Amino acid sequence: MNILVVDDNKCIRDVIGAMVLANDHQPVVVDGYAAALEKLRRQVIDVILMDIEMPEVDGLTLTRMVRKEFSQWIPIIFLSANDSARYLADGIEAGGDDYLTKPVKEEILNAKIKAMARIAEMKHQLDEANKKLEMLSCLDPLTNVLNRRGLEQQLQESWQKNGKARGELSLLMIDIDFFKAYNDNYGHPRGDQCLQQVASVLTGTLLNASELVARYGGEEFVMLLPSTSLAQARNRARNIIAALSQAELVHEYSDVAPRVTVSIGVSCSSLGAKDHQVLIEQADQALYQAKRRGRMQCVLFQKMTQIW
Ligand SMILES: Nc1nc2c(ncn2[C@@H]2O[C@H](COP(=O)(O)OP(=O)(O)OP(=O)(O)O)[C@@H](O)[C@H]2O)c(=O)[nH]1
Repeated sequence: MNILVVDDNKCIRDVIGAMVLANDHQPVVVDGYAAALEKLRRQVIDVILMDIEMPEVDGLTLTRMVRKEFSQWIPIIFLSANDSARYLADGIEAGGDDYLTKPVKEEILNAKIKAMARIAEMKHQLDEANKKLEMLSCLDPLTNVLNRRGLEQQLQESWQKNGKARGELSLLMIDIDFFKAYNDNYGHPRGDQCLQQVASVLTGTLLNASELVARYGGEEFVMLLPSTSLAQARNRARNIIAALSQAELVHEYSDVAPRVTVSIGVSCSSLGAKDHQVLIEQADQALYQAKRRGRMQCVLFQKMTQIW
């Protein structure tokens, strides 16, 4: 483990550093707050051993600075010659985790480092599990693409990024045609399979990691296309219709073709949407037009021009 030792006294730094090394850890020794913050920004530190009485910035203030700047929790053990209860309480209040009085006994120091490292590891595992849960809560379990919640988060992010970059963000609302008839005639399990196949065809048309597919609802998908103009989005919609045609997913009960087809509504930030919700609404309105005009086609918002 990398143990950061912060103490303005060279003698104490050397002694503590030697103890850390003797217990098979790597000491990272610094003389004050500036060097400590610099090390924390540049390398992985597992535990901090910190003097309280230091010139310029004392240990309590430095602890507050560390807790404010670094979101990941790193255990902090104070080392102080002062053994008053007030000092200990102030240290914990500032964000420290334990307190040792100097001179420090090597065995005790090593045991405290071990205990803190154990808690830090448990915290790390918990954070990882939470991240995984958060990711799962954004995925549609049937198709494995993002669900509506995941889309909402990504869309918000992309909208903000796009605004800053003054780029064009396009969105396709994609709906399977006559899916009720598919379900009614082939049964729900095959309907589920069809949704998975359509999701896979859609995902196969993505061009880079910034683009994404999400399941918006029942048989409705959204494709988010950052850095894509309206004209480019129209071509992407055409490609999707062609890709599905090539996939030849049989649908004998559709009125438009003997295979699974989709209708697509296209919107783009260049058409004046004031926020990401409006971008969705515009694509939805365009989709409605595509359905009304006979399905298996895409329609651009505003101009409502049939292009397929
Ligand atoms: N198998 C399956 N079916 C679903 C799921 N979610 C929604 N559906 C079905 O999707 C169908 C949607 O039907 P409609 O909204 O009438 O749409 P449609 O028949 O595709 O008609 P158009 O969109 O106008 O072409 C309904 O039969 C729903 O039961 C799902 O998770 N699995």
